[in-house]
Amino acid sequence: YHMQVSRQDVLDVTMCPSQHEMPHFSKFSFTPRNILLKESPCFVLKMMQDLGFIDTFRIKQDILVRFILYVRKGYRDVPYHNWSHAFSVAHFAYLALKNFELVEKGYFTQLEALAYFISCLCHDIDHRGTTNSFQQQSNSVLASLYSSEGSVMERHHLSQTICTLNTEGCNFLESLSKDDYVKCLDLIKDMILATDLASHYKIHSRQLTLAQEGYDKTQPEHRYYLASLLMTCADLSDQTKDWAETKKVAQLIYAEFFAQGDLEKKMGKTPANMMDREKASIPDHQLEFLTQCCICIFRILATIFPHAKVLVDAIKQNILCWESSKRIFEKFKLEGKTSYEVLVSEE
Ligand SMILES: Cc1nc2ccc(C(=O)NCC(C)C)cc2n2c(-c3cc(OC(C)(C)C)ccc3Cl)nnc12
Ligand SMILES: [Mg+2]
Ligand SMILES: [Zn+2]
Repeated sequence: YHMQVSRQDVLDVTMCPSQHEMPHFSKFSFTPRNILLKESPCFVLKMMQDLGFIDTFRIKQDILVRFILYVRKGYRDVPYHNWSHAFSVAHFAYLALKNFELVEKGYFTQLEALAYFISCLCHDIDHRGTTNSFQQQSNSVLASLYSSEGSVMERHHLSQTICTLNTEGCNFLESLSKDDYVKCLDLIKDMILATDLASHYKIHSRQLTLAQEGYDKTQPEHRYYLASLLMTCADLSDQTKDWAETKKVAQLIYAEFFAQGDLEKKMGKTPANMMDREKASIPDHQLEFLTQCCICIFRILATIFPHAKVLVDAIKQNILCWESSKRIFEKFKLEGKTSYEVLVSEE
């Protein structure tokens, strides 16, 4: 359901601190989740201006602002997969474009850069806080729509993105040439579908070999895998920030996972351990996720972009913090506390 975005809403978006007052805004250590939510649409606009998209594609500001506000409205109030996740993922895209000089060095064309930034902003639109497998289990409407092709949620996020573009007064891409418009939507499709965990595992080994063989910008296959890798890195970028941030994000993720587990119990189903607030061991599960999934992805990124080494180091630091916090979790477990209670109480 789309409440109208008022003219005043569109005008309000032009007020937020300039980046000059926030010198570390374009550093990897910056934590976008600390930006005031009411100022976030304005920061999206500023990032797009700074990346040169407005000038290169002659984007009309009021149409772009309306699009951003509708995208924000398209996100639900769930613990993790909400607008602040979308904003932080888009901020990482901004950091990658600037710090790796993706366009300047020919890894991305300006159009691919625009598609990357917009895909990050829109990649989880209308997420319900439940996983793809939950869609199948619960025979949700989305499963009936998309389960034959897989990536159920991601296909829905893509469809919501297109619908938002087609909403009256929101299609800021209309100023693109016909070819660029078609190409941009094609890129957005590939990029949003790349954020499905399942499809990530399918292409992970291929990404590893091509990074080791030497990334070749002239090969379309290489460009596709780099775009997928950059989407996954952006989606996981919370894990490259400091420990305080990582702990806060874990609380949000498990609030969402356990809410799904509670729902599955009500449906008479047995949730996976990591979805069960009584059984989950958060430090162990996070260590597994960081060491088996997260750090591997950022290591591939660092083979292509040496600057990304700081991101791998940040994840290593968080792994150490989860290791040392394990003892605290074990101690409280003996006193009958669940690991979620420890996570949210631990200061
Ligand atoms: C801190 C952190 N822990 C996680 C622990 C487990 C899982 C998980 O999905 N386990 C599989 C089960 C559910 C079938 C994901 C986690 N996770 C993600 C994440 C990444 C995603 O997809 C990409 C980006 C492609 C990996 C998609 C969705 C999510 Cl929530 N983001 N942060 C996290
Ligand atoms: Mg997603
Ligand atoms: Zn996401």
